[in-house]
Amino acid sequence: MKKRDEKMSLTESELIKIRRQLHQIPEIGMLEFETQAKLIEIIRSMPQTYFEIKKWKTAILVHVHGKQQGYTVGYRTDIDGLPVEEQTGLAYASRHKGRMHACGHDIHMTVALGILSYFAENQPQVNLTFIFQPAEENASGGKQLYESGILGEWMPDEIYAFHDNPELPVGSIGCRQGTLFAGTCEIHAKFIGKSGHAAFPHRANDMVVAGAQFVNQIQTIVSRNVDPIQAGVVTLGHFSAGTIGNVISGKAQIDGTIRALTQKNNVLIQKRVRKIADGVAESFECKLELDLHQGGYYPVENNPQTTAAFIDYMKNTPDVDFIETLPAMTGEDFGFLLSKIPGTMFWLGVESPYSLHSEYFAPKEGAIIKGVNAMIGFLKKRQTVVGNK
Ligand SMILES: CC(=O)N[C@@H](CCC[C@H](N)C(=O)O)C(=O)O
Repeated sequence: MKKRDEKMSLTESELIKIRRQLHQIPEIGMLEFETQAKLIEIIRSMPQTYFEIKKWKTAILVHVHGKQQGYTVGYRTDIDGLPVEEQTGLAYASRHKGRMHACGHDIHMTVALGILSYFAENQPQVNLTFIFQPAEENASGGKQLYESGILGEWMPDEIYAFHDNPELPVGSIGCRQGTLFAGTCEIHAKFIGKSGHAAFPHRANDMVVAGAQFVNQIQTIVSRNVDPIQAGVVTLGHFSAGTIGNVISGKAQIDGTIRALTQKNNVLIQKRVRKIADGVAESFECKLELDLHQGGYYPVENNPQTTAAFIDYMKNTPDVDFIETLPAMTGEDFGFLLSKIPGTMFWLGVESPYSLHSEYFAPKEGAIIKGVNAMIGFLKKRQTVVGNK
């Protein structure tokens, strides 16, 4: 790696070593205890002249005191893994059975540590708050952390975060004005009828048939209710009912997710899902337990000012390959933080033939140093602007 004029504590090879250590210990959201301990160990190994640390549940906050007070720039990484059994065959594959960093949060954490290590050595102009946030995948960790009040005096005035992107070239930065990611909402539907013998359907209340109606009718929402110029997704990824062919099932459990690029459309789709589920329950004379859970997964809406500054920097920096991207139907609870604090989310290209959440997902590690350098450069430039406000 090229030597900088200023001091930089973590080198590219150290960062890759850290990423591999984090990759081996993926944990489900709100249970990231080993990850938190590892992160604390690495953060404590940096010079602590300028920063303070706070813990909240499995989260870590690091506040770097700037040369001048009065403005704080935030940087957020998520730290949780997924319930996926890794199949990459990598020497440093997950040591936690049935758990994997299949969404690349190990890369996110490592880039955050790289940026922090630089500002631990080189005091920033304005304050920086680094947020190592739990449960991006499952429990709106960002929303929970924000609502806990733990940020207190360290509350950022503006905030940045990225997600890795296997479809973009390694180290490239993708971003756009407006909506980057969809708002999501989890669907959990349980239809409860009456089980019975396959030969006597009239004495039972078959929930395979009721559930199948729900699955089919749901398909009309995007085609019939959402404005075709806009976009929406309703995916039901899980349907379980029954045990064997000659027993009528008295229960069907169906789970899925809603995706829309505006909150208005997300709410519209939620209303239609509820109406259809109620209608199926009514017509099949069965019970329905329906949970539509959005949590903090609002659309990720980039702020016009911070995003203009971000895109301008990335476009005009020779070392950065900047790509203007389209919105994506992935979700992120950073959408919640962006609904409270102006800021920008972007993609970091990690070039992998396998998608996010795949058991074969293997991001290219060359992206780490590119992400670290791009963000250090941007934050240094940004501080000269916001420091003069
Ligand atoms: C980046 C990414 O893959 N995020 C997840 C967020 C999940 C939100 C929530 N649990 C849901 O399923 O609605 C995604 O699946 O897009």
